[in-house]
Amino acid sequence: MGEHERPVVAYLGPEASYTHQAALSTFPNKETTTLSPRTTIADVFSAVQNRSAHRGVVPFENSSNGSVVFTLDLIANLHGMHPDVLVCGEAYVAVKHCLLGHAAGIPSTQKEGEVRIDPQFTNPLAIPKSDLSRVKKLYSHPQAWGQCKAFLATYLKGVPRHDVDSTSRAAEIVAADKTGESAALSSLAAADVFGLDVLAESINDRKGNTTRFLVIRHASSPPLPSPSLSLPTPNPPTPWKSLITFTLNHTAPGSLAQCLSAFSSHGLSLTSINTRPSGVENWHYVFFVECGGRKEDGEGEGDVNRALGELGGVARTWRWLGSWESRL
Ligand SMILES: O=C(O)C(=O)Cc1ccccc1
Repeated sequence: MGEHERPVVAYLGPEASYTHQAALSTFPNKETTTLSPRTTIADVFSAVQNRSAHRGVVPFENSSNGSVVFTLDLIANLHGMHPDVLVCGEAYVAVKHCLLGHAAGIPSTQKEGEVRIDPQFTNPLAIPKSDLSRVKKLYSHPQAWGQCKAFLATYLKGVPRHDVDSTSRAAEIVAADKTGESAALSSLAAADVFGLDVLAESINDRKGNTTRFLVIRHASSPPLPSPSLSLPTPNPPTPWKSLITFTLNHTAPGSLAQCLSAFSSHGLSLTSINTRPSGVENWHYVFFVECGGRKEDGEGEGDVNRALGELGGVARTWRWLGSWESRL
């Protein structure tokens, strides 16, 4: 990127994805930033790794459905393609999924209380606005199915589901299928952008359904962008978070407990812990830990550096993957 070019922020597109909403809320200034859609989460990581983008925005975890495993694997660099990508921010977006498609012009005759609810699930919060009997194919990002279980089990039981790269890509595919047999789990914004009808609104199981997104940078790019590029720092300043991965010495009893106590012995509280298969040996894992606090620049400075020093003595391998201001 040339010195005077506008910084590019790559996000999981196309336009009207939830990740686009997260990118817009983090980088609201159109004059100073160019938002650039990418096809897959891996493409966003590659754009940051090869420095064709200054920042990237990717989905990380959902309040009702848990982690986005694609992102965990990429951030841990399990495939060796993104060794220099670090986290430098987060954003939370309220996710209200809609069923988008081509309305047949027949209003739904279904009334609340009339449908047979699958006893395995809670009652769906939404009822369809249109007749869904001609929907034969569903498209969405794999994260979305698990957030809309009750609606799907009640109104679209057995309809085949197709995983695609994002919820807005799902809307784009459905817009191209003029038979009217396809529908997408996607956002209200995507209905507008792709000219689709809203067949049902707010079909997620839980009212407060929220997704957390990460902002990523190249290790050589300064962690704090110029103030014109993103949101101003709140006053008083918010707390920081750090992300660390580590692997264990499997033969040493108590190895995991020792790794975790590296954080508590320096007064750092852990806010989340995740694991993914290491990809090296069966039943060996990469642990992802988020703790409060910020890694200071000087080695040995601050609690996070001191905890990492102790972790280095007990873990098989470890990596610090970034510190950023909490947006919670
Ligand atoms: O950003 C999107 O649209 C995605 O496809 C990822 C996603 C999926 C489900 C909820 C939030 C984000």
